[in-house]
Amino acid sequence: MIKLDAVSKRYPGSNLPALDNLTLTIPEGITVALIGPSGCGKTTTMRLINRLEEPTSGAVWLAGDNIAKLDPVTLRRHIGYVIQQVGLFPHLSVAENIATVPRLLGWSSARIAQRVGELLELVGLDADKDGQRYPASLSGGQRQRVGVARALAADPPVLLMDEPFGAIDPLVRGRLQQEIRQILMRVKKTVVIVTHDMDEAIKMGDRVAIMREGRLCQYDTPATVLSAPASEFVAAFIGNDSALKLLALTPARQWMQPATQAESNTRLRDDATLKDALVSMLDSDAQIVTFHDAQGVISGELSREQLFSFHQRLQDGAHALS
Ligand SMILES: Nc1ncnc2c1ncn2[C@@H]1O[C@H](COP(=O)(O)OP(=O)(O)OP(=O)(O)O)[C@@H](O)[C@H]1O
Repeated sequence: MIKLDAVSKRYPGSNLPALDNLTLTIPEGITVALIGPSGCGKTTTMRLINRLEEPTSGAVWLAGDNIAKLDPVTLRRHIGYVIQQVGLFPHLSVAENIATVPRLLGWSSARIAQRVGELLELVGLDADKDGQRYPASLSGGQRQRVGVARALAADPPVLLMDEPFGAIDPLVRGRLQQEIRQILMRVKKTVVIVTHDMDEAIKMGDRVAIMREGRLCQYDTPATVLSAPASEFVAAFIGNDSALKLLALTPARQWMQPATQAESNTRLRDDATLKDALVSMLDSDAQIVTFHDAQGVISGELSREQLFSFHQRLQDGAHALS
């Protein structure tokens, strides 16, 4: 667990505090997305957790320890850090980049080689071929995968990600976010991710922390933030398509009904979201979408009417679909 306890941060020469009495508790094993307008203190919050900055007042706790009492270098070895421009060493191969921290920790070559292989596979790269490549020959998305693998190398309990997808082509970004999210859920790390993008925050975060001028405006699950924004500011920040965003967060499996007909023209896997269902119904002008499992067995259906009624309820703010 990470706890920021009444933390304020004032940079020398600045009139306003970057953080103003911020208290935030991040339970173990979840991902929290920090979001808010430029200058609201997201990066400062993150840099306080790995002691790249020190609080002016208040304290940061990590697994029950006040981090001010820990050696910063040892602390950082327990915290993986992924940044926008990745910061891979250009003269080292992908495998050598990933091996940086294990090498510093004095692991044996055999253990390092095994770990590098596991991590390349985990992030969807080829252990033999891609391990030997150099950063300059990789795409932005591949570089970011290597950045994540490197941050996870020594299996740190905490991962900090500062706008990790900011430099990625928008076409690649959606898939990469989804894949990294799956990986983070699998490895069960405590993750703090800074982003400017509300879609990214709700896709990646188990909880979303919305900040403004160094303070916390709301700290909730994505579904609650979308369905019950705590203030006008949060509502404005989310934008006017919160109902659609909520549909995108909601698994169809949760709402589908027993199938009344053997088949419809519109079929989807039952791990689709309600937004997928809506899009495919509108695309094919269908009244019903049928869901099937991985084996192709029909598992349920949703009618256009049912879907629109959920959508309406969300738009009215009557319900969170969680
Ligand atoms: N090293 C520094 N010296 C002085 N002021 C700083 C320093 N770093 C940040 N600040 C100021 O502190 C405030 C918070 O900055 P921070 O980078 O934490 O915000 P942010 O929400 O991450 O912004 P962005 O989204 O633009 O990256 C801003 O007003 C910024 O100008």
